[in-house]
Amino acid sequence: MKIYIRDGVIVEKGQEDRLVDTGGLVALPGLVDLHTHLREPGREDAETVLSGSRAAALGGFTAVCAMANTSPVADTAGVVEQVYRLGQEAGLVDVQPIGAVTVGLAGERLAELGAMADSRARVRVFSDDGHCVHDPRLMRRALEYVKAFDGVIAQHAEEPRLTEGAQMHEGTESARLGLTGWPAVAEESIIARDVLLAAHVGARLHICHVSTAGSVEIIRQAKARGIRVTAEVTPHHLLLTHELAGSYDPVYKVNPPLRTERDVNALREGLRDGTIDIIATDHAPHAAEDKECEWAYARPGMLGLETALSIAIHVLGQDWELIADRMSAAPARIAQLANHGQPLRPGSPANFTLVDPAARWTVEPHGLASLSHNTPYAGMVLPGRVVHTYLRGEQTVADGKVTK
Ligand SMILES: NC(=O)N[C@@H](CC(=O)O)C(=O)O
Ligand SMILES: [Zn+2]
Ligand SMILES: [Zn+2]
Repeated sequence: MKIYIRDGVIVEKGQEDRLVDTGGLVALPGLVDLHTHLREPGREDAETVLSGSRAAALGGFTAVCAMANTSPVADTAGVVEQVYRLGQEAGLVDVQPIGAVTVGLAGERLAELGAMADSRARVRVFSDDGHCVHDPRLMRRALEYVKAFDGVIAQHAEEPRLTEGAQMHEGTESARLGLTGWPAVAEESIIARDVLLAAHVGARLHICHVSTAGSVEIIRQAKARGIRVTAEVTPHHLLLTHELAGSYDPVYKVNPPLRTERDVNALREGLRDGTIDIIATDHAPHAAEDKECEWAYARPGMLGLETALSIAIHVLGQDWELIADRMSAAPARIAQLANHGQPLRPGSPANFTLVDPAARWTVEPHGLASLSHNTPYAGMVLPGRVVHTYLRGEQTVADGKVTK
């Protein structure tokens, strides 16, 4: 297949100023991540906008949405504009800042949602991710506020009173290991409440990192009733299970926690039937001092950008149409990123990635572009490799190497 490009846009044959021959590679629209932690400002030792952009481009992404739990928190126009500008300067993927729902993620007062929406960063997705917006009145107000510009609240669904001191999934393994459990109902009760609030307000709700079979069922029913809810699942919740905590290796500590095989199967089924709209990485880099310590003290979270596509291929098979929808078109739609997630045809921005489906590679934590090394896939041999990535016709990855 040949892709004809002019001024960063895909054009008809004969109108191009450059030509990309895909050879034997699979061409996918540039992947879009709705849930990325870049750690800048504040923890540039763990990740920066530039290092995270490199990891994203290498993973086949052309756009990532940067979560607001930075330091300072992205709860003002000033901070989201700074993150946006750093992304443009890095020039490897479009970095779309997510704004905080509440000031300082403290869950007490609404942040300046309108000012962030009107800023140069044009924020449309708001989230207190890392924390749940657990006050129902505040959640209602936030939904009402973003409805005006068809924005969306992305909820980290975790009833805090049910997860105090929680270390892992509450079940057979937590009982065996003697660790405090994070019960499925802590997630499900918030999702159930929030789909009802979204229905009441008539606003858009997005559920971050869905991890349980019960959550899938609630979202399925809400969608059947016409409620405007979308949902994401992470690569790790599609593959890994709670027994891994038995190793006491904090690389497997994550929020929400790894669940059971039954949950994994329900998440896969939900992703296939569209109950779960997208795969989002929840790329959560952590410095060695915060991760290579005792389980109870380790921060939750794992890397995801450079391995997401391979895990998707591993879990879903080479179903390119499904992968393009769940990892590009649908997340771009949810985030209102009009220049991403478009099919590769004349008129679309030339944002795409070329993948060698036959290649296999071994995950090397220190071989990744991220400044942190907390990948749960170390030593695993994964299918599918990103060879080239293009952002608006400019090559960001060439022969598996980032160009900047
Ligand atoms: N997923 C995690 O375990 N951690 C995330 C926060 C979050 O996504 O809740 C982080 O910022 O490190
Ligand atoms: Zn979260
Ligand atoms: Zn997150």
